[in-house]
Amino acid sequence: MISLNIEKTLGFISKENVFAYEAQVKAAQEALENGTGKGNDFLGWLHLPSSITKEHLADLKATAQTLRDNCEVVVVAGIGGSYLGARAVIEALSNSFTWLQDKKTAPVILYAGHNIGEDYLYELTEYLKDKKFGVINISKSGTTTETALAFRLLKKQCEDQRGKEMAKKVIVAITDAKKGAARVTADNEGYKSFIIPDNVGGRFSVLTPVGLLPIAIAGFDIEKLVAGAVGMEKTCGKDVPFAENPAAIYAATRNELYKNGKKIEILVNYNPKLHYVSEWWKQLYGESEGKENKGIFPAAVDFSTDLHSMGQWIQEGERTIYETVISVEKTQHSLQVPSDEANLDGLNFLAGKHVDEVNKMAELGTQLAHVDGGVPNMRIVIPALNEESIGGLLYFFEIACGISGYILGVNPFNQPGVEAYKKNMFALLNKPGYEEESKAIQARL
Ligand SMILES: O=P(O)(O)OC[C@H]1O[C@H](O)[C@H](O)[C@@H](O)[C@@H]1O
Repeated sequence: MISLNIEKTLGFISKENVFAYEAQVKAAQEALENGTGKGNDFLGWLHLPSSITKEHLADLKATAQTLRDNCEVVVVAGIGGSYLGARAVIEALSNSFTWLQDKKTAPVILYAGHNIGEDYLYELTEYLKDKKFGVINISKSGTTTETALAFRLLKKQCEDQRGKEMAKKVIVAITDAKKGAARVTADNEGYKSFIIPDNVGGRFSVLTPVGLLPIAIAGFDIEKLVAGAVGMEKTCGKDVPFAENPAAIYAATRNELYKNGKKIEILVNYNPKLHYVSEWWKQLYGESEGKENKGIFPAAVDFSTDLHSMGQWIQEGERTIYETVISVEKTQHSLQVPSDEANLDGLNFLAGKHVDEVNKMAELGTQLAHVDGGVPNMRIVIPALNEESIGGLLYFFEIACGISGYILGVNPFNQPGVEAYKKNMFALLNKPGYEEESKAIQARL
């Protein structure tokens, strides 16, 4: 369960005006349910959690086991929605130093295909030279350049190092049922493959094999993750009254803040393990709402780290921001501040306190300071960093995003703007079929 508190936005906007969105929220929920809104061919995520079968999870777990049995390292090749969800969950649930531990209980998960860094790819392939590694090639379109390029390198290396037969066992494809180069390669090579449903867009695909397979390989309980999302599907269902539906309130509040000049939402965490949840959230909201020259700009900070860098701007910069804080109620481990006889650092007033008590006071103190500085604050509380909470949080953000996008009046399920850079890049690289564009772009240089 998660809870949402908007009290600290109410000095800036009124509760009355937030609740005035009730009818718009209802209309958005109905458009989502009935498939009558913009982008209605991409609503497969809406009831995805409750439609996941035991058989599907068993199939994923069996494949995960094959990779766990045969690999020290698994490289997840994907970009955007084809990697951020897996990384968000894995980093939220993993020990922060897992790759440095000698005794590993699961393969180390590494990522590729999310950049075109020559040094990054060189160093990755160097590291993998003496490793038993596997690859998950994830791409909905099956044609994304970044991912395809990394996969070309990794496939060859895996086959060279481990032989064709073993490579076939430890390379898995997650892609479209029929279209795209990744599908053709998987079918030709005989890789185990999973399908990304047509009606689930990349940024909403974390609960498909795109997220579930890497998460299972990393050793986390995908049944509990899905159960958390199923719970949230109910909590945020269309028939839950507006005042009790956290997704409805979140969507309404952010739209009201936006209307009042708050153009930037900063997602705040107080736990470094949530960094990639923020990255996932940025794609979800950025690609869904940033179009037709409108949309809140989704930004993120990790506190208290960034209080020592971005804290100044947030406290006293242009007043066009608001914050949404993700607060984790309970830590997984316990660590108390020791007492020190000399007390040279003057920290004995903290002796005996749990580190998290200090963190929570940093959180509270920051919230009050930022509100005083003119920054409306929302607070989302999750019980702990475990599968259930994270599964719930991800679905909460998805459903709220669908509602929020419809309130804004855009199609939250397309991303036409992403194509512009690709077209130029292909023209500059003289990709066959881009002859006209190549000529035109050369003339501009
Ligand atoms: O899964 P893929 O087809 O490779 O796409 C990966 C990502 O890149 C695209 O350009 C889109 O902007 C994203 O929405 C998508 O998640």
